[in-house]
Amino acid sequence: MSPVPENCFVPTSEIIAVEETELNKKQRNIGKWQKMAKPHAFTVYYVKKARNHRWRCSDVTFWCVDEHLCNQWIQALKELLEMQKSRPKHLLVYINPYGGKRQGKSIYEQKVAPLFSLASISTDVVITEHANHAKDNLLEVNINKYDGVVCVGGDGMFSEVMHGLIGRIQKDSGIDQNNPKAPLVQCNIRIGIIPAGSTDCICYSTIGISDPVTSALHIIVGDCQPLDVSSVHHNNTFLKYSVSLLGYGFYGDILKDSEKKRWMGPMRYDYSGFKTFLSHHYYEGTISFQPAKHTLGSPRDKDSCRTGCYICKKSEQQLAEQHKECGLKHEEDEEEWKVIKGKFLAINAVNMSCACPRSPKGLSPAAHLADGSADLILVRKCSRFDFLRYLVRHTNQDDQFDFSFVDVYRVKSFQFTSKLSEDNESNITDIGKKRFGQFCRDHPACCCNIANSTWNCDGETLDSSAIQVRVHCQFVKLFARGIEENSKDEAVYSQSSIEQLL
Ligand SMILES: CCCCCCCCCCCCC/C=C/[C@@H](O)[C@H](COP(=O)(O)O)NC(=O)CCCCC
Ligand SMILES: Nc1ncnc2c1ncn2[C@@H]1O[C@H](COP(=O)(O)OP(=O)(O)O)[C@@H](O)[C@H]1O
Ligand SMILES: [Ca+2]
Repeated sequence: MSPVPENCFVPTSEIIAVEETELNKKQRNIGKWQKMAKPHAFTVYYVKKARNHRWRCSDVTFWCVDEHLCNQWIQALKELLEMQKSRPKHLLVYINPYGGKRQGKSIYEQKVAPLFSLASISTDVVITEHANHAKDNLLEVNINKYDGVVCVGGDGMFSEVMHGLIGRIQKDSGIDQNNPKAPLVQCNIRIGIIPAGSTDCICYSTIGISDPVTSALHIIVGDCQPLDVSSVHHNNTFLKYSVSLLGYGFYGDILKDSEKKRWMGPMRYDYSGFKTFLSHHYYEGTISFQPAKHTLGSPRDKDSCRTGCYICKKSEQQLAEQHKECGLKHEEDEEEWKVIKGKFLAINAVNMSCACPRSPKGLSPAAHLADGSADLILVRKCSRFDFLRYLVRHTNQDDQFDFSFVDVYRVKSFQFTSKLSEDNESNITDIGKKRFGQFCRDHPACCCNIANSTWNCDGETLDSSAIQVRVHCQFVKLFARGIEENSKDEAVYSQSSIEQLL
């Protein structure tokens, strides 16, 4: 048995497939194999880790003269693969053909489907025909026959699939999602994201790159990354779940404007971003929150959440203990609320860093994927120039929280009410306020906007500006492993490497 000359160490957990190789005449007539009557061979397809968290499918072919020995190797390696119990065998795939640059279908067919087939994963594929197609379909399909659900699209498409799955599970368990304090049932079926959208922040923040082949390989090897999910309510009405950004003011206004420019594709965000930046609107309101005392980290930490994160593991243990001790009891009501009134350019609540190609470190670089908390970032009224300085820091190494007009808190729940809705509630008959609600009567030239902004919830707008939000620790699971530290160097060492077998 003779491997290719170059050394190659591969953990069995990162072998994609093993196949007998048919050698053609040309191959048989090279090198020393020329002298052998009939060489036999098998090929091992494996994950090759490249720079910047990019994964590729590579292969190595092993040749041998003894057919029996060759078959034994194939058999042994296939048995090892069978032992990888976390790998999916049957997947349900939803493709949004209109997401991002409208390449979802070709990305799936050309880059992902061949890999799934190589890894013997069978699929049922649905190409969506309208918004909410995937969500509605998930409410009726037999999900038990699948080992996971894959969405091909952007954050909006992921959000749709997640809502379908969570909604389905709550419905099957008789849980009323409209009750903000309802003990929700966790979603254990994993979701895979093949990035083909405009921002792809959820994929980027959980894998470290927005790349369809890398994501497909994380699905094939059966990775599992829990994610915190925020539930958003208006009084006793359920509005949405959020995993990445819940943003009011700047990001809400960008989204609202950009929806009208969908034809521009991902560029719509640059156009609307620039426009919204120039408009420089701020919004008055009251934000109340409960600090996340259970989690070990802080939003100003220098270290980021990485694969096997200690802080997320601690939260997982706490969650398990909570479930053991008091079932699904809630202690949140008794804990202190901090109240902040003010004029804000942006209010951003993020359950993860929200890193994406536009901002590789994200809105909150030290936020954790699965610690049961969100980072609440309050950007108060400031000059346009200061706001620009703040934005630019999302793209370089400088600390974006080191400004007098920016505050950041790690929270487990929060509420927001705009001044406009407070005023309307307290004085509903004040006709003047209602009639001139769109303008600032005192300062016509200033940028204050008495109208409400909208919430941007993972790329979907919310109808209500007054919301109540609660973070649910590790509520859904992804086919991901978090961002690997120095992934390229670490990849080569493992107890269970093929090299040991050879
Ligand atoms: C002078 C240069 C300043 C650049 C600042 C850039 C900061 C970018 C931070 C982006 C955070 C993104 C958070 C994620 C939001 C997505 O959920 C949402 C929907 O995504 P998709 O469905 O894939 O379209 N995307 C947005 O809301 C767009 C934000 C655009 C920011 C310019
Ligand atoms: N076939 C379809 N036609 C129109 N909209 C769709 C379709 N399938 C999904 N959608 C909706 O498109 C929205 C945006 O999708 P997404 O894949 O996130 O693209 P983008 O990143 O460009 O916003 C999602 O909210 C989803 O509900
Ligand atoms: Ca979190």
